[in-house]
Amino acid sequence: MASASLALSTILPLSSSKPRNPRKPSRRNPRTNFKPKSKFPPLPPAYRSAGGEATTYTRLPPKDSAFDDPYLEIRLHDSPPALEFNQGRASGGKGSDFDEEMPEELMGFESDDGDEEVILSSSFDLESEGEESDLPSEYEGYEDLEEFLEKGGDFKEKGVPAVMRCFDRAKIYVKAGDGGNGVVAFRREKFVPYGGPSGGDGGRGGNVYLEVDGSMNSLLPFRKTVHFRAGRGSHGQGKKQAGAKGEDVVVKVAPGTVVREASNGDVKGEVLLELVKPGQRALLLPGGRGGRGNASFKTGMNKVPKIAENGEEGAEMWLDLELKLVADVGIVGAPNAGKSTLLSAISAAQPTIANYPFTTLLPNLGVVSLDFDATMVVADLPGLLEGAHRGFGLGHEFLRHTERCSVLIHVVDGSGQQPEYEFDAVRLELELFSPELVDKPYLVAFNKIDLPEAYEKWNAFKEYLENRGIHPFCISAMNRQGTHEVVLASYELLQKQLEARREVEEYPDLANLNHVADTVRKQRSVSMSEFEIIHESNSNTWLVIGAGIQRFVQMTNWRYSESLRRFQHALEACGVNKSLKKQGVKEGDTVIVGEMEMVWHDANENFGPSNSKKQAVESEK
Ligand SMILES: Nc1nc2c(ncn2[C@@H]2O[C@H](COP(=O)(O)OP(=O)(O)OP(=O)(O)O)[C@@H](O)[C@H]2O)c(=O)[nH]1
Ligand SMILES: [Mg+2]
Repeated sequence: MASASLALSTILPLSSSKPRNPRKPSRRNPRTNFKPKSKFPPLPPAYRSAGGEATTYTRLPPKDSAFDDPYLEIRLHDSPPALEFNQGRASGGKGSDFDEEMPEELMGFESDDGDEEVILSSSFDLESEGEESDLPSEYEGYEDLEEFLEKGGDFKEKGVPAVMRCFDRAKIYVKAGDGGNGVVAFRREKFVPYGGPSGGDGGRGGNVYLEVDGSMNSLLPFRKTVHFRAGRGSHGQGKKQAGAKGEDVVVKVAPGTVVREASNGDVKGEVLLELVKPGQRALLLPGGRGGRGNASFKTGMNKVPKIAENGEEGAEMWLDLELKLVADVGIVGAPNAGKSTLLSAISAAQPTIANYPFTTLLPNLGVVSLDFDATMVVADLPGLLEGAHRGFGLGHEFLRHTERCSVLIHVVDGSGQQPEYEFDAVRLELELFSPELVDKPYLVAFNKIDLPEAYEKWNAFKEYLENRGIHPFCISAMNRQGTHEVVLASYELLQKQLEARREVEEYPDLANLNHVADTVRKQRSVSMSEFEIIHESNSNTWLVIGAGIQRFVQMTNWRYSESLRRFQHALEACGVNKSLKKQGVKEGDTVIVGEMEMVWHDANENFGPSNSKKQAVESEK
């Protein structure tokens, strides 16, 4: 005997139950280029280089103070002047013929004040005493950049060209298709009286798949398309015809894509999948189940059911995609060191090579063949500046591509001012990015040995490294001198690494690619009797939270009067009414289940006297 009932008052979508938009951009991003006021005089002629001459853009501290503590901030005030390009023009350094050499991507960087400007170096003085701070207005109130960073200063990701930002990261929205609705229909045929219920079930919603497309090498396509929705199932029809299945959606990603749940604020989401091999396909979200038509509700007790279900809503989520290139060997080094030249010398790849820093904005891949069956994939990465971990230059975000590399080739510009310091600064940046990177086997290639200024520095450099147990190679990438030795040595290192990895099985295959879909299914099949009740005493509202019961509400088609009865029955059967009464629900209180808002009525006169009201009052006391 029912002693209480919930009367339907309104059906409203609850704004509070809607997930927050996870795309809301995080305001805290420490990878920004500061815009220093140009207080340096133009570069002396010694720094202006042309043709094949090399330039060092790494600003280095006095040796002793800087490297005692690897995390010590590198002081920049002893540095030579900054290179600053204003409106595509070099205000120091290279002279006006620079604009002709600038690639399109470098033009038109957005700067904080909207001018077109790119800052290629970070040489502003944070330490200058007695001088006014050079920090831009956003950083007012902070002593210096360091304090600003510590207090979680607010950076905008500017200065990094969009193409670079979008190349290896993307945020996408995926939604599985909703199931089609079931229908109420009855068979009407001549000579067949009382034909019985014949409403068909709705079709299943389309699934969302992720598939590795071997021909893709970046996540750039996601710049244009962010939302991926699978089709909804068709509704059922009369004559017991079930609806058609919704169309699946297949999201193609590049090999090496790591899929995470979208980040929540600063916290990175959990890694869901690592998609490495071309052709791999993962079922990410299963489509919603089709609603049942009235034919499915026929029972011995109810032979003419006038009830049908809505289709189940398809699951939805935001994903963070991150591309980590799948290369065996990564070439790292300061800007303009000759990394791309080396790649072009050892492989058939044709990366852009030019005598200015940051020619390479996106990593290039090349295949190096030593023999018929001995090949390795080599990645040439953008140049790395000291201070990159704070966003100087292009930042060091792209270094994640080296995480999957087994071996690194560190190219040092031999014609630079201080190759040893350049070497140390880049190593430090690698370490700051990830200590694991520093542990990777690497070899050092001292480049541009064909230039006299490099040749002069070779012996000192060699000695400096040999004292630390490193045996550098000297090469001229441009003339292909010594490059073969570098290839052979890196191949040897690679083989050793691969063997070691085979033993340890460092990268276990994520065997079940469909585990996300399995989890979604599991969550959805939760029993209706697993729920939680939350009481908001100030508004006399009771929230009933439980995946099973919320799904039941969502699939209930309130157009049919029998639905309400079935729902009341379900609430009683799974113990919601009982728990509510136990917790002291009162006449007129609001009860919310999923998107349904109802008013509680203590007793129904038709069902005879009830003591529930008394109980409620007592419990309130
Ligand atoms: N003389 C000489 N010049 C070289 C050599 N290797 C590279 N260069 C020159 O150095 C300049 C920079 O070469 P890139 O290969 O673009 O340097 P990179 O390290 O890829 O530079 P970014 O991509 O900007 O970081 C170009 O003008 C090359 O011609 C070399 O062995 N000898
Ligand atoms: Mg390059």
